[in-house]
Amino acid sequence: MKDNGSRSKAPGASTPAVTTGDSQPAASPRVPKPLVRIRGLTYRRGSLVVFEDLDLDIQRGAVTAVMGPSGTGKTTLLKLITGQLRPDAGSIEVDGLNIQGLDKPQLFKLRRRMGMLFQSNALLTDLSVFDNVAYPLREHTDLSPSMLRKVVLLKLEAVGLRGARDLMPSALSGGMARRAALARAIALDPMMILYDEPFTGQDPISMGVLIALIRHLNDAAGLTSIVVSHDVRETASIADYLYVISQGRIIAQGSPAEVEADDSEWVRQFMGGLPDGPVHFHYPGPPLAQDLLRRSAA
Ligand SMILES: Nc1ncnc2c1ncn2[C@@H]1O[C@H](COP(=O)(O)OP(=O)(O)OP(=O)(O)O)[C@@H](O)[C@H]1O
Repeated sequence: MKDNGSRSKAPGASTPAVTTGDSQPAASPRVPKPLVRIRGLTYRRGSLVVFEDLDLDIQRGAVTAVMGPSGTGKTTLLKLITGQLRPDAGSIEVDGLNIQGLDKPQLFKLRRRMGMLFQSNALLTDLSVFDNVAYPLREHTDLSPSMLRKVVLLKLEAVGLRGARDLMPSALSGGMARRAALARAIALDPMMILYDEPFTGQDPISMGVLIALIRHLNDAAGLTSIVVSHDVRETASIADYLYVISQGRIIAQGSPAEVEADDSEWVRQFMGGLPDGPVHFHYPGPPLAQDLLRRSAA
């Protein structure tokens, strides 16, 4: 996919800036330092180049959505930001720390400040909702039992599940389980929360609840949120800034309105969910008529 040279704006900048899809506008004193700053990121899986020379910023206090077709590297990006994977080239700074330079204890300390709601974030099935949320607090803090109880109840209140605290995970609906996992993800008061496909498998009502919750938690708790999702419209509705990535590069970025207005064919196909376009519905092959008129059996 060639770069479409889409219009873009420095995330968090107060006035639009015109750049190519590859480059970031020069730092301005009015733009606060991003919480996550990625420069020249290259990451390969064997012979597959997942990212090549990628620059990307996540602004503090914002909800940033990362979108793109399946297999384009969205989950990989989150794993690189959390230090679960190491880049082949380039730098990833989180809150001013270059994560490649951190030793394991430093990395674990930093990770405790990042809440993660990954698709596979299963609740511990033998523990009640309360104990699932209490788990990271028991592991990583010295809170007294009465203080711990208060913190857990406040986290559960924030996701609307205080009344469900004694239920076991098997008694929760899919949406409730996702919210309980979210309460656990915010138990340690992270500076940032990373959502990987948070709406997968949710009915429209649960999805609406989760969407509102992501925005509300971000603003009420002063978080920074990164949301990776295929649900273009819903995610765009709560995002301050969008990145659309494809084949290792950013092909569009900006506010939802700016990306919506991007008239490149690729972005139109992706944002509109069109079955055909630059990303083809048909696997490459000869024309249908030619295939049908062929005499051979195969
Ligand atoms: N453990 C692995 N070993 C080899 N290749 C991998 C591995 N994990 C991911 N990949 C490859 O890296 C690329 C990016 O994968 P990734 O899961 O980050 O994409 P994604 O955009 O999150 O996809 P989806 O939207 O379907 O979840 C894909 O081509 C995938 O096949």
